[in-house]
Amino acid sequence: MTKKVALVRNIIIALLFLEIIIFYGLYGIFSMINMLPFSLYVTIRNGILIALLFYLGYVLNSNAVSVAEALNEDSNNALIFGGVGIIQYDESRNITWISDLLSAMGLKIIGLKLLDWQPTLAGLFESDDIRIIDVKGKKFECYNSEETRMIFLKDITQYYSLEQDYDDGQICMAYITIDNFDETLENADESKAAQIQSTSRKVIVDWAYENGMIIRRFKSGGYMAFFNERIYKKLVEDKFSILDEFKKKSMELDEVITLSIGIGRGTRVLRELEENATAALRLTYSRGGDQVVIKSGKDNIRFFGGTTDTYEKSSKVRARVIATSLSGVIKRSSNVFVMGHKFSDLDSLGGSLAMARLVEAYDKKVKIVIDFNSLEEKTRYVAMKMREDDRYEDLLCSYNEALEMVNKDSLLVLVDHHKSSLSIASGLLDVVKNKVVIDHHRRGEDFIEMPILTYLEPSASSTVELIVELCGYQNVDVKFNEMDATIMYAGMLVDTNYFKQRVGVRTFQSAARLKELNANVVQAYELLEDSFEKTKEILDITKTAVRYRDHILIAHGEENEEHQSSAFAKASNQLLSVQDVLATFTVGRLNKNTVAISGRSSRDINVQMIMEKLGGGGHFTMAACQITDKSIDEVIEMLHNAIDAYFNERGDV
Ligand SMILES: Nc1ncnc2c1ncn2[C@@H]1O[C@H](COP(=O)(O)O[C@H]2[C@@H](O)[C@H](n3cnc4c(N)ncnc43)O[C@@H]2COP(=O)(O)O)[C@@H](O)[C@H]1O
Ligand SMILES: [Mn+2]
Repeated sequence: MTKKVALVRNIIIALLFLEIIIFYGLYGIFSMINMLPFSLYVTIRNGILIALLFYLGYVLNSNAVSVAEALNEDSNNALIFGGVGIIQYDESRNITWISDLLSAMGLKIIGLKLLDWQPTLAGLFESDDIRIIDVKGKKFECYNSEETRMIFLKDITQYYSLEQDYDDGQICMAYITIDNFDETLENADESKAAQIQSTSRKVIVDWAYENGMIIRRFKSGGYMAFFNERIYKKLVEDKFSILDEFKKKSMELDEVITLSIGIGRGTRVLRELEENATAALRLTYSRGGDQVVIKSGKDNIRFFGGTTDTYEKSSKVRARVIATSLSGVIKRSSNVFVMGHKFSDLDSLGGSLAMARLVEAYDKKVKIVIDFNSLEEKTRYVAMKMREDDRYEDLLCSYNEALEMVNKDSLLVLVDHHKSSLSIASGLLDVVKNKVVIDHHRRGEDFIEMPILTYLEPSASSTVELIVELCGYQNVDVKFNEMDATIMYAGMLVDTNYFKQRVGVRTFQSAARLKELNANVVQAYELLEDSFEKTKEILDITKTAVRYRDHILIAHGEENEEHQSSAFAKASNQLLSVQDVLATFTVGRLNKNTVAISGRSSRDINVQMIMEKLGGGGHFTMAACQITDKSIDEVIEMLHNAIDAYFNERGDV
């Protein structure tokens, strides 16, 4: 019974009572003896009416009877034939009646609470129109009529399994390539090379056959595979254990080869499938390989693996090719702007300086775009020194000054980042058509639009390392003064945590080159020294460190204290030298609205993947994120969840 009907009923009952009272009142007050029969008559009549009204309410309330009665045999048969069941419930959502279709299935649910029987139906009382539930192995689509307190259930078992079959039959495509394959073969003798080729091929092909895929080799160390969604789901369930299996075999061979797999799915257009697989494979490479990337549509990307850091490639061919293309691009440009990332650190500034000197070697006008309000503390000190020094006169410029110098042939070189949101002046990206990206970060989902040249080398320690190497492949002499070389050296120190992390042969080759160019190493270390106050600030943070899981330390700043992000980076760096610790995280407030996390790790834990779960990024062993409008405690909670999710995905609970 609706509330309105109940209200009307109650008013009528009240009026009927009032009438009885009035009659007895007249009889009592005026002692009108002849009013007695009338009063008795009104009492009996109104008593009957009130009883009738209560009964009507009961009937309306328990319209179970009326539904059951309303359904004659024909309509009941029609409902059964159409696979439609009905459940009726009362005000407290207790099941009061079920239709024949459901009774025939042997359901004994009358008297049960609807949501105890099927908790997922709760959605029907919130915002959902339709819910699909399982009842005794059948699938039912449910619709709720709250007005009549009835749930209508439509048997969609057949349709559902057809739909499932259709979805499971959709085609997926994968490119599977072996990282570091050619370089490994080049350095192996004939018999070892044969062993590497046959073992790697066997692992991949066996895996494909075991999973029912079609596989074909299309180049040395490169395969193409086709399979359906059913197989894809199995591979996801198995978390692509092929990555670990392959690594195990590679270790037995005493080699460092891993797999990169790009999967395209989610479309019936074969060309799009191939495009998705290609884009996914490219993303795998730029994130350092040893992982599976799945691209299902425009935005839908999933990652698996990535549990080893990028191996340094022994071939420098790519660097030479990029160096040549870069010189061509510079020569064709009228003038060049070099721009690092917001809150520039010494790698960003050092990399910008290196690139500016490379451009000058081609007698082209060059400017480093800088924002003095967006510099890390040490970098700010260095930038101020540069501003006062004649050798840097005319080299630095602001965003507004740059805008005045832009023309159609200008070139913009982005260093140490590839996301427009991280650029010192993202507005410049809109006005300069020709862009080059030189970065050592793993590629994230965001990437600036259509650069004419991209050099993304996640295996490099720093941007400085990359550009020093590129300078070595130019046909012209790139000149650096002592201060340039010292700033660049300091940039390498920052990004390698003083040559403790992410270092390879090429890192030391670039560092040695800077020494040849008269980098003042002692001064570079001094540039990074902290004041006593700063040291205490970082110590205050590190002393809050607590263990999380077995080998992780988490430290944090105070809620009411703001710090620079480098303070969190330094705290995490320091904690990483604690025995048995494989990863460290420092959480603290950057400003009123933003809490940041700096993560550091040895090669065993991928902090980039953990930070990506919180909207950040970085590298395997060095990553960070920024979260707005949360307290430090809330962010620590989010960090715990992200770490747990990372280990769950690795199957390491
Ligand atoms: N939101 C993000 N998305 C993607 N990637 C991100 C995001 N936020 C940060 N990152 C990248 O993560 C790594 C680690 O960043 P970090 O802040 O923990 O460390 C950088 C600097 O804060 C730190 N640093 C700067 N100056 C000093 C110094 N004087 N001493 C010690 N440490 C310092 O060094 C890190 C420099 O990293 P770089 O930008 O790669 O050169 C980082 O890659 C972020 O880009
Ligand atoms: Mn860097």
